[in-house]
Amino acid sequence: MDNDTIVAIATANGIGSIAIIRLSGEKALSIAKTLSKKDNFSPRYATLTNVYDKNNELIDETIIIYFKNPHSFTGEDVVEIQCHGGYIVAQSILQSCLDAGARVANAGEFSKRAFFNGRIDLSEAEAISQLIEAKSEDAAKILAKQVKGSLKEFIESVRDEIIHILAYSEVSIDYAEEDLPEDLVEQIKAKLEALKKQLERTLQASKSRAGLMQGFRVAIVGKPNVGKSSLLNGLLNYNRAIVSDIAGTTRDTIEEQVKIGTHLIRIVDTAGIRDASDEIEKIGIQRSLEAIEQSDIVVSVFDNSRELDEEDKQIISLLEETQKQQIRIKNKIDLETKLNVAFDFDIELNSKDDVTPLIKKLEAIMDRSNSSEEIMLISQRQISAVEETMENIDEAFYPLEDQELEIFSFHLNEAVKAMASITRPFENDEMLDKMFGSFCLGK
Ligand SMILES: Nc1nc2c(c(=O)[nH]1)N(C=O)[C@@H](CNc1ccc(C(=O)N[C@@H](CCC(=O)O)C(=O)O)cc1)CN2
Ligand SMILES: Nc1nc2c(ncn2[C@@H]2O[C@H](COP(=O)(O)OP(=O)(O)OP(=O)(O)O)[C@@H](O)[C@H]2O)c(=O)[nH]1
Ligand SMILES: [K+]
Ligand SMILES: [Mg+2]
Repeated sequence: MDNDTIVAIATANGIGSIAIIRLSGEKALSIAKTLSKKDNFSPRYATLTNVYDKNNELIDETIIIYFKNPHSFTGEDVVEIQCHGGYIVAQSILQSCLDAGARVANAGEFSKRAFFNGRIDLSEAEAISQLIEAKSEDAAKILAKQVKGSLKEFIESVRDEIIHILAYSEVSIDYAEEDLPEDLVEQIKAKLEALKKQLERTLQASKSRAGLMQGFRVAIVGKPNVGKSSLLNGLLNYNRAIVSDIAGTTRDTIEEQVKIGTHLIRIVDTAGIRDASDEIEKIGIQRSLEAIEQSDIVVSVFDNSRELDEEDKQIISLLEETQKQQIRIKNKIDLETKLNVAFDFDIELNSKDDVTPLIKKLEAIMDRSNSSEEIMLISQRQISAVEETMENIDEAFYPLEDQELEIFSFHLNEAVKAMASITRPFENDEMLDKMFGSFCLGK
């Protein structure tokens, strides 16, 4: 790591009442002094002061807070300059910081420094990064706990348990001529089994809650003219998509974000699925199939005022193949019933009038996916690490049986390494660059 003093605008880009410029590194305090022409700043006091550019022109009246190392977010000297918001002032102050010797921070560089200075571990860093983009209140609650170390504690307890088991075997390798006693082998096996079960539970809970963390995707499908776009408009509460009595009105997929209950979800309205001869419509149908693939919840719509036909049947067989959560809707119930199907509908609607039943159902499905399991892995990186840990535990069983303790130790060591990579990896700069590189600027 270098000794540069880094600077970034930490607040969102756009019009807002205030903005924060954050500096970290050896020169942070001297830069604050230069910009403000003040002799000193008391650590952790908010100081109201003017800030000037290199030509001594007033930029803004600001509040500056100095955090003396190591008592700061990064562990280095940190200065925060709180100025008026908008596009110009914060940029001018940033430029003045550069003129005074700072350089622009890379994405995630503040968090990276906090990590290298031992202020946070990787699981906490990932939680900070995801908290900013949380897609539901439940997700935010889990992440807030992880920012304070809840995942770290779990990972470290698992790691310690493996190390404990490893110690038995290492002692035998180093000091004993004999094999491990049979009852000890059984005890170790039981412990490893229990660990595996616990990790498996964590993995399953994490995967089933992926929608909660990443935001649910909901696809609306059905044959042409059943009222899919009317449904989308109802969910959004404004006329986003064109609705008409012409079959094939929606040609492309339409994607919109909306808040339902405590969840921020993406809804995808698709072109009606049917056997199309029209080339453009064929592409639209392909997109509908993709939308189903990419969704967490599939809402299928059928027209109550028409008899079931071949196109409906095609859709039904398509839905039978998918493993996704589903909601089946009988639409246009204000019209005379002609639809005759074998399966039960989840909801009956008049999508032009009121889609509240669908909103309630979606909310129930999304809330349900928030299992009571406390521990949750929040990135593919963490999931892969746990999977690697489990594989190595698996591979440790046979050599343990056969009293090949060196091979047994090797696999448990690998398991410890994989586990540690979630919080504090032994090596691997490349992985760190990749991880912090995906952070927001200014984080
Ligand atoms: N203005 C501001 N708000 C912010 C942050 C920030 O960096 N600046 N944060 C950034 O993500 C979050 C808060 N997290 C923080 C964590 C530690 C320290 C810190 O300075 N810790 C020192 C001093 C502790 C103390 O004074 O009690 C330490 O732990 O030694 C600051 C912010 C959210 N709000
Ligand atoms: N009576 C009645 N008409 C409806 C209802 N929902 C939709 N419609 C009408 O059905 C027609 C088709 O609605 P759309 O929302 O465009 O249907 P769509 O499934 O998006 O159609 P495509 O995009 O062409 O596949 C329009 O004339 C709507 O006004 C309903 O609940 N009752
Ligand atoms: K239509
Ligand atoms: Mg449509």
